[in-house]
Amino acid sequence: MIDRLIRKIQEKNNPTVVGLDPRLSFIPQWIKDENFEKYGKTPKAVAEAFLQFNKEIIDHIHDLVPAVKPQIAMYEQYGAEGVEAYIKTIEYGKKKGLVIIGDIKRGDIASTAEAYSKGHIGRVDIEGEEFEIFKEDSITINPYLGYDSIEPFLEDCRDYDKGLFVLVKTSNPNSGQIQNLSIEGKCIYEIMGDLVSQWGEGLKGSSGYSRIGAVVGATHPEEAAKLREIMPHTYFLVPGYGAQGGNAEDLKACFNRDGLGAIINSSRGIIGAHRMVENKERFKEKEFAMAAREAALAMKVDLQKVIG
Ligand SMILES: O=c1ccn([C@@H]2O[C@H](COP(=O)(O)O)[C@@H](O)[C@H]2O)c(=O)[nH]1
Repeated sequence: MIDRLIRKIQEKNNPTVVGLDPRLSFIPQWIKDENFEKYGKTPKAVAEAFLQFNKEIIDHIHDLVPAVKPQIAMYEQYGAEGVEAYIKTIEYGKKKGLVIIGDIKRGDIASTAEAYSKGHIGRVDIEGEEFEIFKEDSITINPYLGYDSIEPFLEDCRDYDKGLFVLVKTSNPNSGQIQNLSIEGKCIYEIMGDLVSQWGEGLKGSSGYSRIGAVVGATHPEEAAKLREIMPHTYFLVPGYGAQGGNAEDLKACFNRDGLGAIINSSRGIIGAHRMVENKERFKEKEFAMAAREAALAMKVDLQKVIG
């Protein structure tokens, strides 16, 4: 998976992942009206509207970016129909050649982690018949239960050539409350960086990067620089650019000298571009996906400043 992601990044000359975090307030009125008319003001209508919205965004960005990152929470809140829209979004993105990073942030004891892993990146077995359920290429996981909670995911990564991005230093303002606590001279995020690096050691692709990546927030460039040193063979998934205030300068530390090593996420900054004050006059509601394309292009140009 990691080699395929890198190949796509190089093909598109763009280390961007577009976050598919739809919210009702982002959905143009005509899409909402169409679906409310068919299904009433119900979770089914919202799920269908999300899918329609995502498909149009994907149609407008798939030639520009290597990957999309659907955020499962946005879909799950609408129950079974929301989850169905999440799965159908993944299927559509794959059909368009995109790498799918499912932002699911799972973490539990081993026996439960095994079920999460089988459902998302492995296979479920029904009396001898195997099924692939969610079909992401890679997922995010929360490592703070320790190695036994990670092991089932590592096995499926090995068996099915999938990937993980493990939370190491998150982008939120209070991430330091726990992640920057120091133990015997090392911060928790550094200790976690070491562990993730070790867990990924046996799972390197031909690129030399491991299938086991790390989530490192764009909003904490000093910590990112330390982690880059600790984890030279680990790919970073970097949220926090754009809507959370991270900028191109902050991202420098996330990349290796080879210009690889990081894929930068923007969700609201791209899929919500049509709602930005400066764009409201320039794009009609019908043109929301064109606004997203323009934002993705601007991000690509911005990132070139960092990786050259
Ligand atoms: O540390 C983290 C880990 C995950 N996220 C997720 O990334 C996107 C960010 O969305 P923006 O609209 O670009 O801010 C969202 O899905 C978060 O849950 C993160 O922000 N920070």
